[in-house]
Amino acid sequence: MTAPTAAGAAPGAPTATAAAVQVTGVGRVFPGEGGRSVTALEHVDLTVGAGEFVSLIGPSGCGKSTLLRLVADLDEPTSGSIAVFGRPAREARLGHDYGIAFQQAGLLPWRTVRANIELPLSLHGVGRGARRERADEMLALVGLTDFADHFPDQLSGGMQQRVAIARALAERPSLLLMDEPFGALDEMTRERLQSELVRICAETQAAVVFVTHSIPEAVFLSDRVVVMSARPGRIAGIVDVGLGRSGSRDDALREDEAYFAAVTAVREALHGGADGVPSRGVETR
Ligand SMILES: Nc1ncnc2c1ncn2[C@@H]1O[C@H](COP(=O)(O)OP(=O)(O)OP(=O)(O)O)[C@@H](O)[C@H]1O
Repeated sequence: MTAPTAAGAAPGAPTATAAAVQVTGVGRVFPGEGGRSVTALEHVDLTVGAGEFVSLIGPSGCGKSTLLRLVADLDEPTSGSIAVFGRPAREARLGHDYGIAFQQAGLLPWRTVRANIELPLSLHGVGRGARRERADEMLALVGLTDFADHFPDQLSGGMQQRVAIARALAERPSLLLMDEPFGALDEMTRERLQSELVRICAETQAAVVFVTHSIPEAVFLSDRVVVMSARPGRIAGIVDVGLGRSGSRDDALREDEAYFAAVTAVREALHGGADGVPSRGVETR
């Protein structure tokens, strides 16, 4: 899928001027046992610009996944509204404006790795040759060329997650929604995929909303890091990472003083100060 353009856009189609994601006054209350409800999100306002990389970080249970699911139209807010490229989340989902890679890889067990990656392309009428070519590129990108004809249950959890990432990226979506996609990977693979992700995003101009528990990961990847507070989830602060466009970043950045300074800024925003006590569910290494 290409970046949205205003020229010749069909009515209701995404426009170049609209933010990738606009969250306005969103709340989500889940009904709980014995009539006790759970307020997962409260008064959340967030704008993600076209092409911007934004991470969500915060203590376990603060509503990061809930917010991502609302943007993906996998759930509905109790209050407020969500627009994706200027149109309601439902329309954006039906218009395939975004790719998703969530914690559970969500692969179809009866399809091979290659067929899983090709699935969104075939659903959108991409021809066989072009599908194959793109799947080959994606397989190489995630280091699974030799596993193209395997089935998901023949792969490790980390490998399955890499297939899910390849599938989400196959269409070069204008928006990627990612919920801890690298959480199950070993550190070396994780860093390699982080670098690949920033490169791909620069290449495709995709905006990304990325949920993670890792402060360094959030800093390496993001233009801005959104820090959420413990339940009910609210935005406690937003750190402008200030390390240049995320697409121009490479591994040398991980040794850079500006990078360490940004990691410290996010850590302090998470703890509401420099007391250095990690919140539950947040990795500081
Ligand atoms: N379908 C649901 N029904 C009831 N409660 C829910 C549901 N989904 C989420 N919650 C509750 O909403 C709160 C936020 O959950 P969510 O999964 O969004 O948090 P999170 O920040 O992504 O957590 P983690 O970092 O542990 O993955 C939690 O208290 C959770 O129990």
